[in-house]
Amino acid sequence: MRKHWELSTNGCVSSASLLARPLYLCDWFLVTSTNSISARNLTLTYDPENTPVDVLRGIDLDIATGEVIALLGPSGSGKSSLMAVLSGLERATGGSLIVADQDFMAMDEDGLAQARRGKIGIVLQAFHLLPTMTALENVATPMELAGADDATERAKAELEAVGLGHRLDHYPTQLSGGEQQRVAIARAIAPGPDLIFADEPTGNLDVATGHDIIELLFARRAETGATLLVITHDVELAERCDRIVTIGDGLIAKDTKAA
Ligand SMILES: Nc1ncnc2c1ncn2[C@@H]1O[C@H](COP(=O)(O)OP(=O)(O)OP(=O)(O)O)[C@@H](O)[C@H]1O
Repeated sequence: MRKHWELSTNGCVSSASLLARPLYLCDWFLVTSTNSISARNLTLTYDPENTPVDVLRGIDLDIATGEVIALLGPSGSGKSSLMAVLSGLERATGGSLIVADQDFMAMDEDGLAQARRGKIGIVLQAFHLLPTMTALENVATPMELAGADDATERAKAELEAVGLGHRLDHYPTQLSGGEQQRVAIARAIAPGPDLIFADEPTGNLDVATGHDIIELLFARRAETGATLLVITHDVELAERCDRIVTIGDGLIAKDTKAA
C-alpha cells in the first residue's frame, strides 16, 4: 500500500505546496493513491535451463487497495502462474513487483514465505486442507506458526463467521466439498490479510454450493476491506467484480472497469 500522503497527528492530511486548505480524513480516499500490487514488465519462464516455457511475457498491472478483480483468460494463458507470482508462491523471472509495499523481486523463497505470512490469503480450487488436522487446527495452525498467541480464538471466530461453528472438531474427510472450501476461506481470512487470492474457488463444487461459496467470500472480503483477485471462468461472477483483467498468451489482453 503506497501512501503518497502523510497523516499528521491532528488527523489532517496536508500538502501545503499543492493545496491551499488542509485535507481532512473524509478526503483521504480522494487524495491517496494506494496500490496493493504494482507490476511492471513481469516475466516468468519455467525451466529456463532445459526446456524453457515463457508463460508471462511482460505483465504491467496496478491493483488498488481494496479492489476486487476477476482474472479471466483461456486455459493455459497464464492465470494461475500470474497469481502464483503476485502472491509470492512463485518468483518471477524478470521485471519489477511491489506487493503490499514489499519488493518481491528482491526476495528469495524464504523472504517471500515471510512476506506472505499473515498478509496474503490464498484459496485454491482443491481446498488443500491438512487431512490430519481438524477444521479448527487447519485454521489456527498457520497463525500459531506465525506467532499469534490468540490463534485458536481467532480461528474459532472465523469458522463461526463462515457458518462452521458447529464443525470445529471435524476432519476434512468428514466435511462436504463446500464445507471444506469454507474452512479454506476461514484459513485465508482469519490472519487478517491485506490481499486475498482465489484460484477458481468454485471449480470443485456444484453450481448451488459454488454460488454460496462466492457469496461468502465476497461478504467476508467486504467486511475486511482486503484486496481480492479471483481467477474464474464464470462471466457472471466476473461481472460482480470492480474490474475484469483478461490475460492471453502471457500478456494482459484486456482490462475493463465495471460500469
Ligand atoms: N511448472 C511448470 N513447468 C512448465 N510449464 C508450466 C508449469 N506450470 C505451468 N506451465 C505452463 O504454463 C502455461 C500457463 O499455465 P497456467 O496454469 O498459468 O494457465 P491457466 O491460464 O491458469 O490455465 P487453466 O485455466 O487451464 O488453469 C501452460 O502452458 C502450462 O502448461
